[in-house]
Amino acid sequence: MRILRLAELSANELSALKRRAEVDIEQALSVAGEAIAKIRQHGDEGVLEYARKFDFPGAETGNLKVTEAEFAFAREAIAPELKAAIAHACANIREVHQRQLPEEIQLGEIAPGVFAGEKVSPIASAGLYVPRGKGAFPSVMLMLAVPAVVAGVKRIIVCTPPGKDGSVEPASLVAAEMAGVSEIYKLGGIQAIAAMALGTETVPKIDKITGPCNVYGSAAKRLLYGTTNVGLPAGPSESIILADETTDPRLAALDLLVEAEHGPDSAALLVTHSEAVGLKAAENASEYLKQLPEWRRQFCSTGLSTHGGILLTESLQQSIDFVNEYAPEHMEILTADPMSLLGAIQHAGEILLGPYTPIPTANYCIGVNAILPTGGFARSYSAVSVHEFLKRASLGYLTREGFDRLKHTTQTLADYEGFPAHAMAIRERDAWLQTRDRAQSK
Ligand SMILES: NC(=O)c1ccc[n+]([C@@H]2O[C@H](COP(=O)([O-])OP(=O)(O)OC[C@H]3O[C@@H](n4cnc5c(N)ncnc54)[C@H](O)[C@@H]3O)[C@@H](O)[C@H]2O)c1
Ligand SMILES: N[C@H](CO)Cc1c[nH]c[nH+]1
Ligand SMILES: [Zn+2]
Repeated sequence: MRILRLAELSANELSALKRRAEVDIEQALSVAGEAIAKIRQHGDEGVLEYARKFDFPGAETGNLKVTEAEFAFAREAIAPELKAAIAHACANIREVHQRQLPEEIQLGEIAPGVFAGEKVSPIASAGLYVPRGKGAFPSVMLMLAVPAVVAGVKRIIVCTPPGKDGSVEPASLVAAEMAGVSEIYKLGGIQAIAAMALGTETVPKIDKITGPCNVYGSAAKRLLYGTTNVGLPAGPSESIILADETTDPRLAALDLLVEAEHGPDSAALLVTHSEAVGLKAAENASEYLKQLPEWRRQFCSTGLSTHGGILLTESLQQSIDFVNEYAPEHMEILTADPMSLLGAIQHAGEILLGPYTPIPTANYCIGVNAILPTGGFARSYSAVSVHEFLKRASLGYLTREGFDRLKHTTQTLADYEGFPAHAMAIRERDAWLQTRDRAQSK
């Protein structure tokens, strides 16, 4: 467990800390570029080559799509308690995202005769990427499928990596069905992203792909930016636990390990100006680590000694300033009065308040979305929500009074910018209206 003192970090050390995992996307870009070129040229055959190589040796065009029999098997394969948990989480996620829905039409009079607003509509098709490499993610299935369905997207497909035998994780299938999504393809990584972005004989070309993925999927998204909308940058998991001298170090230690266990590239930090709490939490974390299985303990130990750890600051304000610079994917406020700090937190994908709101409750079932921007992108991207699957058209309406009110300004700006047809559309229309008025007044 690294213990860092913010005041003692060099500029390079600080920027390395904020850069998180050196996501070696460069290495992945070459394999992604090759795969995308093949899939662009050969469609399904290109997809199958990479699907067989990296996931499912028996992949064929005929078995890429999950069948009704596989859904039926999944329903029976999972324990009633797990099914009930997925249903409970799904209900809360649906409730939260339904509350996010905006009015379809908003039009207001901003000046006499001048009406302005917007028209909200769902995107036509969405491709949801549900990862499977280092974990099973029925929760991610819910976090992507529920808002897409609530938004009213007509065509929703899912790509998720299968096992070597071509099977798809059953709880994720049950979650998809509960969310209202049934078109699921057994594809992961680059081949999944490329198939959805480009379209093949089997996989439809999709208007927007969204969902967290590893460095390979991320490389494909980067190369296919512009071919389709590749959604928010959701990469390796990361978190900041913000503590003060009142924080129970055991809770801080427990919650520090949560996101650390996702992978060796996860970044989990405890940020506090209380050296006593920080050092005690480090001790507690070492004890709690012993309760994890070896592979998850390894993930935590690697991440907490390279990208994460305990960061000691000199004041609560300095801790808050660091949070805003770092812009974590997840953050917990475990200080004496979390609500009082809410206004000060400007950049985070998710803000959880107090000792009864540990990150896993939001990962799974508070109902807020857990697919969040990583890598500092919480400075400019939002958590997934119903808005991820909606778009807004500007809406304008002028009465004759409104036209008369705006015609001079419109023409002046068109003339200045050198757009004569823009100006002519106003000038000639105005002459036509004046002529019509005179004719009608006789
Ligand atoms: N930001 C979020 O909201 C969020 C949510 C959940 C998970 N995550 C993160 O998403 C990531 C998911 O990554 P993952 O690996 O578990 O699953 P993944 O599905 O992204 O990656 C597995 C795929 O990688 C491909 N692959 C593996 N090795 C390859 C190679 N050598 N060359 C080319 N392709 C290869 C395979 O096709 C496989 O299907 C994790 O880092 C996790 O922490 C983030
Ligand atoms: N913490 C992950 C996002 O970084 C979400 C998740 C799903 N399951 C467990 N955790
Ligand atoms: Zn998590």
